Amino acid sequence: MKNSIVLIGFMGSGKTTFGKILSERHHYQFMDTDDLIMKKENMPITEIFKTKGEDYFRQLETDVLKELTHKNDKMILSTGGGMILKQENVALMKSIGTVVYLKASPHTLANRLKNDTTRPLLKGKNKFLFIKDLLAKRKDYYEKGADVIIKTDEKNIQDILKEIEGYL
Ligand SMILES: Nc1ncnc2c1ncn2[C@@H]1O[C@H](COP(=O)(O)OP(=O)(O)O)[C@@H](O)[C@H]1O
Ligand SMILES: O=C(O)C1=C[C@@H](OP(=O)(O)O)[C@@H](O)[C@H](O)C1
Ligand SMILES: [Mg+2]
Repeated sequence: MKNSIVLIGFMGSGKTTFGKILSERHHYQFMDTDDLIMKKENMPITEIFKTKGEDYFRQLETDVLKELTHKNDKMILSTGGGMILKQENVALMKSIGTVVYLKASPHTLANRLKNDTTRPLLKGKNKFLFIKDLLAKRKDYYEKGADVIIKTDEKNIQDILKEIEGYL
């Protein structure tokens, strides 16, 4: 029996990248909550934050997650980095599949996101310090929300893929 996987983790942990690769490789449906939100609102995430605010975005996250719980197909679901902040979302994610936390250090994350302009929370900040602070605040949410934790620092992409595949 195929198992759905829900990827959680901080911005830059690889949720979208690995979700796409795995779904293609294993013929699973691929869903990304940020993509679903952008389609719903017909604008990029940065624009939603700017014009409607973060609270509005967080409500959309819960809305799209609820809609996904009604799907019967097995899927790989990549979530936004803040999805774990609401207990309600964690329960919804667990009802969809095995929740896999892609863990990475602030140093690794800042390096991966050094040229990124698509994450509104990082805009105009010292990326390393901001990530270090926000990750410290969110650490327990990720660890408590996860069924499985996969460390991604100093591992190559193929090894990370293999580890996630162990839970399909
Ligand atoms: N394990 C990894 N090794 C190298 N680069 C990575 C890794 N995971 C993610 N990246 C890179 O980091 C950036 C952000 O990845 P992304 O999948 O969008 O993260 P998320 O969806 O978790 O925010 C992308 O450029 C991606 O190629
Ligand atoms: O961590 C967060 O609060 C966010 C993470 C982003 O998704 P990624 O984790 O895919 O970058 C996106 O949902 C939004 O910019 C907010
Ligand atoms: Mg993503």
